[in-house]
Amino acid sequence: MTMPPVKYQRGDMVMGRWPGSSLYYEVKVLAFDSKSQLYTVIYKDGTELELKEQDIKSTAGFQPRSRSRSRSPGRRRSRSRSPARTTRRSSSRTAAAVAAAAITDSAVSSRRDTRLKDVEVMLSPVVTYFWLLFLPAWVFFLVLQVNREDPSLTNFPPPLPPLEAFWDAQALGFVILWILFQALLYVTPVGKLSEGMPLRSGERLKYRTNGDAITVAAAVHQGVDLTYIHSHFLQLATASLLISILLSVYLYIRSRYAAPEQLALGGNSGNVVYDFFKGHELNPRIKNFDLKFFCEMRPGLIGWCLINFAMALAEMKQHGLDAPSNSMILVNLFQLLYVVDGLWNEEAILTTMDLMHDGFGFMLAFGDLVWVPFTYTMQAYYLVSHPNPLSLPALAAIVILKLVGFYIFRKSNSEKNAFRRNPADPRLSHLKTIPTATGKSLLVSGWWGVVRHPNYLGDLLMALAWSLPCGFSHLLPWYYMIYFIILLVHRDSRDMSDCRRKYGSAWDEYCRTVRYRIIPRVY
Ligand SMILES: NC(=O)C1=CN([C@@H]2O[C@H](COP(=O)(O)OP(=O)(O)OC[C@H]3O[C@@H](n4cnc5c(N)ncnc54)[C@H](OP(=O)(O)O)[C@@H]3O)[C@@H](O)[C@H]2O)C=CC1
Ligand SMILES: CC(C)=CCC[C@@H](C)[C@H]1CC=C2C3=C(CC[C@@]21C)[C@@]1(C)CC[C@H](O)C(C)(C)[C@@H]1CC3
Repeated sequence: MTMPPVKYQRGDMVMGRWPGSSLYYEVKVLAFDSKSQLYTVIYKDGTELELKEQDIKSTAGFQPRSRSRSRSPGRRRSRSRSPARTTRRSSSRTAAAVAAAAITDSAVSSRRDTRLKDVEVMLSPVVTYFWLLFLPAWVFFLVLQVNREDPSLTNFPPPLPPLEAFWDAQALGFVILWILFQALLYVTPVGKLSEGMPLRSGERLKYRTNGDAITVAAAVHQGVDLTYIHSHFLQLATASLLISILLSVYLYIRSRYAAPEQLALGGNSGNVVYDFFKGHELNPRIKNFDLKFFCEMRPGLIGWCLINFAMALAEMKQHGLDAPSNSMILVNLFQLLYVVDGLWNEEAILTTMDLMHDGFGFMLAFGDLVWVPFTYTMQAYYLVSHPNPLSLPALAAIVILKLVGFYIFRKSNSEKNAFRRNPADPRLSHLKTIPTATGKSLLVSGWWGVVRHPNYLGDLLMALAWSLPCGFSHLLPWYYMIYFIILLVHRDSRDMSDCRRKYGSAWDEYCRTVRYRIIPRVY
């Protein structure tokens, strides 16, 4: 069989489509691989990609659509309908970097998929089994340990209660009711419709963002003895775990039938356990009901506040108090502020990594329905049986810390969200930006010029303010702080490799200008 002639030759200057967009940039052909039928091309900013022939046009025959007024690609909008079939080439990257990068790449190619599969399968078996078992076990460990008179880690392990103690059908009923109640509120046609960020297919999904604090008030229904939540915490955690497992099984099965453009790039290794854990469908929806958005923003997040409130009532009951302790009030108010802010700015979540890139599988379902409500409430749970009175200066210092953290968190998140939604927003015109070859720009002054993740800095300061009211007698109430440092450092490095891959030399320039990742002059 004769091979078709190679259309473009080494050294040719042609127009290459940028992955995931309909924008073409001038590129130089470096090589052609007859096996994969891919051209290796280099963009002017030094980014090397592999493109299919259909994503290349000759400069002579190329008809620019309408020329953008601005020369900066950052002011242009990508309006892609179908993803470009491309692969980023990176000979110098290590296997680990390729793995991290590959899992959330926004460009697809058969060759890249093969590489992704190899990496996923390599990482999957042992590590995934470990996380699948460890994460639920850790939740139960925390719940059992924190309830002990002496919850210090030297007093490890907590006695294992009989298996029946984990199960209560009524608790399962309450969890189901709670989720249904939240679902009902979610489908209530109140609140504005927001558009998510463009998907690989170019489509923008609509989300109803009616984050209403009334939900919390409604749930905290008068006359209901909420201390049930404290006394049945273990059983409620088991019930939520069961629901998250069932949900993940459903998500795994439906992802096998989903159209390719609805899939995230991870969670497709062929290893059932890994894919079940990681999740493959990006935004699974039942009609307009977005399962990922709902789970991330509603039952667990609002449940977190409900549980905290129940802990305050349990503290009053246990110690015969007329009002909760100062420490308990601080923990409740601080975390309530965090959740209400999250709900209030619900649409900001549409530009976060989880919503934009990650598939919805066990990791997120469990994270949303079990991890958040049953481990983020550790401080309040701890305070019920381990009171820690606060002096007025200590209280004032903690409040100031929380407010500073909140200010940094909110301002930086809002700045990025506003910029991503409308880069031409006149309120942001004073900010310096770096254009990138993708058409998006990077903020290089304002909050995002201080460190590369100012939002993480604010979040960490707030986490510190949540643990301080519990004092220093035990490590357990500091668990969230420790976990959060690990989570954010990991997310930062994952985001770094994603952005380096997406933005090439523009990202390197950003990193040279903004040298620190999270804490100025420290990290
Ligand atoms: N309480 C909790 O358990 C958790 C809280 N969080 C919080 O959620 C929030 C969202 O976090 P997360 O999704 O991890 O990350 P970010 O909201 O920081 O999103 C990172 C993305 O922002 C964009 N970006 C990065 N730098 C710039 C820049 N200079 N200019 C413009 N855009 C830039 C890039 O996306 P692109 O360029 O593609 O738009 C990048 O991928 C944070 O406040 C975090 O603290 C997160 C995890 C857990
Ligand atoms: C170990 C394990 C199972 C990890 C799963 C991680 C998830 C618990 C978190 C991933 C990103 C999250 C975010 C929030 C909650 C925790 C998870 C789901 C968030 C909704 C909390 C409220 C904030 O205001 C937020 C909206 C910025 C935030 C978004 C990310």
